Amino acid sequence: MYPLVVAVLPDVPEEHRKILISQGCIVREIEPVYPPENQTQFAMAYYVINYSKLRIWEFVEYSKMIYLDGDIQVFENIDHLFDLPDNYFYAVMDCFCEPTWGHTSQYKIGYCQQCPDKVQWPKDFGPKPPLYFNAGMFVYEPNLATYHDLLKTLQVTKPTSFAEQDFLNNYFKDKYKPISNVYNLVLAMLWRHPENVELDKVKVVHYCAAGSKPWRYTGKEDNMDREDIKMLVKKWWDIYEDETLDFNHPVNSERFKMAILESGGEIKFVPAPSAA
Ligand SMILES: O=c1ccn([C@@H]2O[C@H](COP(=O)(O)OP(=O)(O)O)[C@@H](O)[C@H]2O)c(=O)[nH]1
Ligand SMILES: OC[C@H]1O[C@H](O[C@@H]2[C@@H](O)[C@H](O)[C@@H](O)[C@H](O)[C@@H]2O)[C@H](O)[C@@H](O)[C@H]1O
Ligand SMILES: [Mn+2]
Repeated sequence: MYPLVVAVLPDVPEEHRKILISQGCIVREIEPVYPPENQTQFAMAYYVINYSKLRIWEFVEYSKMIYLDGDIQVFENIDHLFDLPDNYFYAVMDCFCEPTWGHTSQYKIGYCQQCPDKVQWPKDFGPKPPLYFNAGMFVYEPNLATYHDLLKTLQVTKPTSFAEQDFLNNYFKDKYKPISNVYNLVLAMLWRHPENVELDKVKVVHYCAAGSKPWRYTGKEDNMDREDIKMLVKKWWDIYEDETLDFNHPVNSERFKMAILESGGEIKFVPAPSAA
């Protein structure tokens, strides 16, 4: 049994924090992290706030964590990822085919790591880009030395269009190990690389495609009228509205007690006072 730690920026209202705590979450306030002064046009203007994700390396009361974006829903148990060997950075490979990648040479020549043989990487373009992960979900090990080095390195790194995702890809390029996309289905894969997706095996869905955020879904944006998108948005709402999944629902106190007994009476985490 693992805790759900929710990192909140200062703008998250007290009311929302109370709901998270009532659902059994451990709420940790983090301060924003900003990149050095820059003229970068981020793929999305708000990406500048996403560097704040780096604060989670400071959560050293946990030896290994699975990071999940707030627009990710876990539909099946993924606890086994905690048993992956230490000292690597595990994440799912991204796709370069969405217009958000329009500024990159990959996009311009139609190259994508999801189908590396479709368009050859031109020799005169230099080395093929290293495998690139989506930073919406990853398995990592909090560590203070890494944390301080990340912040120090950030201050001397020119920001680029995918903000902290580009930064993390560069920082962990020698430790990155791709894992199956069942652990982070980037929705664009459904129309860009359907041959790489087995939807009935997907455990984690990442609602990152434009217009796919379930809480503000209208169905109007490109691809949002697809049957699989409508099914996944409904799946999100079904979980959100299922009261039997509420932490304090009677059926769950039984489940929680059983889980503790099954794990030999010990819970695999002891929330220490905030390390911050
Ligand atoms: O104002 C914000 C914007 C983003 N985020 C966090 O940063 C993550 C990455 O942003 P987003 O998921 O919107 O990026 P996408 O995956 O859609 O590109 C979000 O999931 C949130 O967890 C946040 O805490 N506050
Ligand atoms: O700040 C950069 C963000 O970059 C990533 O989102 C992108 C990426 O997946 C593109 O490939 C998609 O085309 C795009 O839709 C999507 O928003 C991460 O999901 C997010 O956590 C965050 O790191
Ligand atoms: Mn996201």
